[in-house]
Order: sequence, then structure tokens, then C-alpha cells
Amino acid sequence: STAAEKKRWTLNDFDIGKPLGRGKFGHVYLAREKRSNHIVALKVLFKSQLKESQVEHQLRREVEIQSHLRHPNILRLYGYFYDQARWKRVYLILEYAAKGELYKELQKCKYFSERRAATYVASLARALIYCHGKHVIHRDIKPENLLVGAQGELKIADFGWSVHTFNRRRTMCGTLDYLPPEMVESVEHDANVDIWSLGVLCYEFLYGVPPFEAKEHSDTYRRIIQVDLKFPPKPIVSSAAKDLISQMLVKDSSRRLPLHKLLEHPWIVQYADPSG
Ligand SMILES: Cn1ncc2ncnc(NCCc3cnc(NC(=O)Nc4cccc(C(F)(F)F)c4)s3)c21
Repeated sequence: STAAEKKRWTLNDFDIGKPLGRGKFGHVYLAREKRSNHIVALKVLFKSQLKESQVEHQLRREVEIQSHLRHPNILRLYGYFYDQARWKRVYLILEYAAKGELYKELQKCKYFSERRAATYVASLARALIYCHGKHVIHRDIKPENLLVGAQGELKIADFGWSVHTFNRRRTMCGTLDYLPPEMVESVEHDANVDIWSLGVLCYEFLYGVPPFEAKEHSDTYRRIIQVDLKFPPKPIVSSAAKDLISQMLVKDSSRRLPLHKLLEHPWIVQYADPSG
């Protein structure tokens, strides 16, 4: 791990800039580290978030996991610090993603072109192959956790719920929409959960809504368990895209299209921009 991860940081080390976003877990600000002039994002976790014991180990695990991950499509978490002055606040020091949150972009243009969707899916697949190679599963792949870098490249963020595969946890995390059957049924799960979530994401990139969306939680739950996958007539989507999604949203996690096979799928080969 780098010097940044070892140093005891304090709020005085930073000039705070504009707010970047306000998640349910806390606010994020643009910030500049004074000595190096390095631009970062600072996330403040609210005290409501900090059930002392609970969060401390989760934060440590997130920093620990992140300190081993170096990938262009994974947002860096450099470290965190408690701010003694302000009561019980925790600040996360993060890589700054200059083009912000992907879901805002998706809301703005309703859905993405096949080229854009395939390019994003391919870069996410490469990032997940890298994570799985390090026995890390993210478990919370959804638009809210995807940011866009200065060159338009996708960055997976918020490993707050990721785990090393040898200690699988069954706690429910995040919105139901992206959870695969085995997590909704809270049975043992493995890296293939991220393949399911990537399939949900690919569908939402192309149609603007997740595949199992329903008014009631219970209906979403049932649609996921039954893999009730339907492709609307509009917008027009290639059959290659539908074929890929159908090979990822498979109930039996061992039969989902492996990520390295995804990169060879005709839809990805045809539409994904090789630069990523
Ligand atoms: C909006 N935005 N725009 C540009 C930009 N550039 C960078 N970052 C942004 N946003 C922050 C993205 C995050 C990355 N990693 C996170 N990690 C986390 O939030 N972890 C976390 C959560 C809750 C509880 C716990 C704890 F304590 F329990 F462990 C840990 S959040 C940006």
C-alpha cells in the first residue's frame, strides 16, 4: 500500500470544494490535499452510519480490499480518517471521478446506445475479472455505484459491501433490483453474483429500467426468483444484446456466461469501443 494509505490524515490537510453528491450514507465533496495539490473526493459518513464497532471493521475491510486493487475501471479509496474536532465523523479519501455519477447520465438520456452500453459492459467485465482474480466480489454493482472519469471511462465505486470470497456474508445489501436469486434467497453465493448484476445493468443501460422492476418489493422478489425476463418492443435492441443478457440472467449461478466469455460475445465484439 502507498504512503497515502499509511498517513494519519486530518481535515486540515484539505481545502474543501463544491459538493459532488449527497448519498443516503453521506455527502461527498471535491477537495484538494494542500501539500500535493492532489484533487480528491472526500466522503463524509454521517454519525447515523457509524455504529462504532460495525462500521469500523467494514471501513477497514473496504480500505484493505481497495489497497490491493489497481485498475483503470475501479475507483481508488486512498484511506479514511476520523475527525476529532467534528463529532464522530468519518471521511473517506477517494479518487475523484471528474464526470460524476453514471445514473444521472442514464436518467438524462433515458437509455444508452448499444455502442455506449457495450463499451461500459466490457469495461465493467474487465474490472470484475480483475476483482475476481483477487478473490474479491463486489456484490453491489448498480448505476449508483458507477462513476465516470475525465476521459469518459467507467469507474466501479463503493466497495462498502464487497467481500473476499472466502468469507461470504449473507447480509442483504443495497436495493433488491440487482440481487441475483441466490442472494435474494440468501443462500451461499460466489463471484457469479456479479455476472447476474452486470446482466441487470446491461438491460438497464439499453432499456432505461432494470429487468425485474415492479411496484412492490414482493413482486420484484418473485420476478427475480422466477427470472421473469421480458424484452419490451421499444427501444429497438439487437438480438445479439438480448442473447447476451439471456446468458447472464440465469438462475443457476454456475451456468451464467463467464466474464471472459462475455468479452468474446458477438454483441461485445461488434459494439464495444476497444478503448473502453
Ligand atoms: C458523487 N461523485 N462525483 C464524483 C465523485 N468522485 C469520487 N467519488 C464520488 N462519490 C463517492 C463514491 C464512493 C466511493 N467509495 C465509497 N465507499 C463508501 O461509501 N463506503 C462506505 C459507505 C457506507 C458505510 C461504510 C462503512 F463505513 F460502513 F464502511 C463505507 S463511496 C463522486
